[in-house]
Amino acid sequence: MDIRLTNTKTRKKDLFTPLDPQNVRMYVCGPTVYDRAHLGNARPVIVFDLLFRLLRHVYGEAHVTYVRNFTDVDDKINARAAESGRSIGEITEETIGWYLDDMRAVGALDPDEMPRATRYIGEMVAMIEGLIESGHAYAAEGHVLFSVESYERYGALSGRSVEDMIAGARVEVAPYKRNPMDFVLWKPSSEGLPGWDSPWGRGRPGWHIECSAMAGALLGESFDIHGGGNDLMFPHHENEIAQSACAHPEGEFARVWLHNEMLQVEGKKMSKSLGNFFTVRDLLDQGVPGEVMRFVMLSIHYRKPMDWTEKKRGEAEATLRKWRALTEGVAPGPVPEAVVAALADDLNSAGALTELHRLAAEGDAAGLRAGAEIMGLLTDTLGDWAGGETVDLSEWETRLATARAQAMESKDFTQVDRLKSVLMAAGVEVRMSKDGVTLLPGPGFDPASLEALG
Ligand SMILES: Nc1ncnc2c1ncn2[C@@H]1O[C@H](COP(=O)(O)OP(=O)(O)OP(=O)(O)O)[C@@H](O)[C@H]1O
Ligand SMILES: [Zn+2]
Repeated sequence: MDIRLTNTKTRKKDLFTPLDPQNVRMYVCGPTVYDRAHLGNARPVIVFDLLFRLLRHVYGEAHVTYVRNFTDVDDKINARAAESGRSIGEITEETIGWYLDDMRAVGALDPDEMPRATRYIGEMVAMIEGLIESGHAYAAEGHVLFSVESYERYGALSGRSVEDMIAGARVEVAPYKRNPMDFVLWKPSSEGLPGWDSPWGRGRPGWHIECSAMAGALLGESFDIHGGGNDLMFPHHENEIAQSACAHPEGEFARVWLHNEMLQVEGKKMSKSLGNFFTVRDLLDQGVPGEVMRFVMLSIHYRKPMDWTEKKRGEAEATLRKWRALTEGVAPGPVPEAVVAALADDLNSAGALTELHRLAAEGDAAGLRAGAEIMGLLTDTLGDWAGGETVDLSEWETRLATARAQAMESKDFTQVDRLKSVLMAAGVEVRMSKDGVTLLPGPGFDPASLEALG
């Protein structure tokens, strides 16, 4: 099965050919851990989990290595610790636990490696020393800065000139910088802030070098895929490339760059700084199953901006209820080719869901189950969400079938019509054929109202 992916670096949908099909390697930028993940943060997790599942399907589970880091040293974490009076370790530990719980709740498999930046300080220091030696970085006033002029291809990923980037970004001007675009590899830590001894005094790493060092340590100088949200393209990913390319001139760093578009709220990126966010945990607490969040995310292509709406939630929930009812107790068959083909076409998850709808309409429960599972839907780990709310419709089926049999005799269909309208009002799809009566939870199915009717 050929996989095609839109590579930000080439701006084309390219055929994906791994460096080593025995070990396909992917790195995705993970969270800075000081707060609950908002729904926007779940988007890259779900998108790259889908790619992880597709790669495992195509190359074999043992032949894919997925690394997603935790940034556990950052000024935002320090600020949170200072304002809450809690220790940094306590905050990062707690946030990592929340993150894993919430991402598992939306059906994401754990990556193979989840490195924490603070455990790779040695690798970062070594990389920075090498960059200074080769003339790509310089130390000044306890800081070490990367010299963007030393790397000719700086800006190539986002296709912008250094001038454009300066104009578009909030560049911190500092007396110790030779060029305002130069960025920090290492900075001094004052008393009370996390710090490590280094050739430049006690300090801590800049954010960008963390990913370069962890990706290099775990995946090597050249690997296959690097992912993240498109908000990270500049400066974070440009800087990762500059550092890694200069530190390892023989390597390619990441060959394919994938960027997911943003989850938006009224046209703006959902973000902590804008305050226009709700967390995955908020939704879970409101009774929105993680699987429903996942379904909504997958209903839009990852390169398109999207919104979370109540309407999408309702439709996703109704579809999943229907599919869960259809596939209950059914073992998955072979994964339908059409589903894999849609996913292999630049992760066309919306197309894959259309295929699942088709399988459901055809009554191919084993195919539906297998196709859904490769997308991380209808899996057993996500199975309890319908929990207390599932209603056994078989009793209603019997009642309706009995009423119909009597009506055939008496030619009085009042009771049948009454039952039908009650069921339809509760959002149940009623199918009556000569072979019998089938009831399925339809869009807007409300089990509570049905129960109330007894
Ligand atoms: N609204 C969003 N939609 C999709 N992805 C997002 C959104 N906001 C952040 N991300 C992604 O979430 C991941 C974690 O990023 P990070 O922890 O830096 O969040 P963040 O950017 O600090 O969030 P915020 O912008 O709200 O402060 C990154 O891959 C980032 O691209
Ligand atoms: Zn990164």
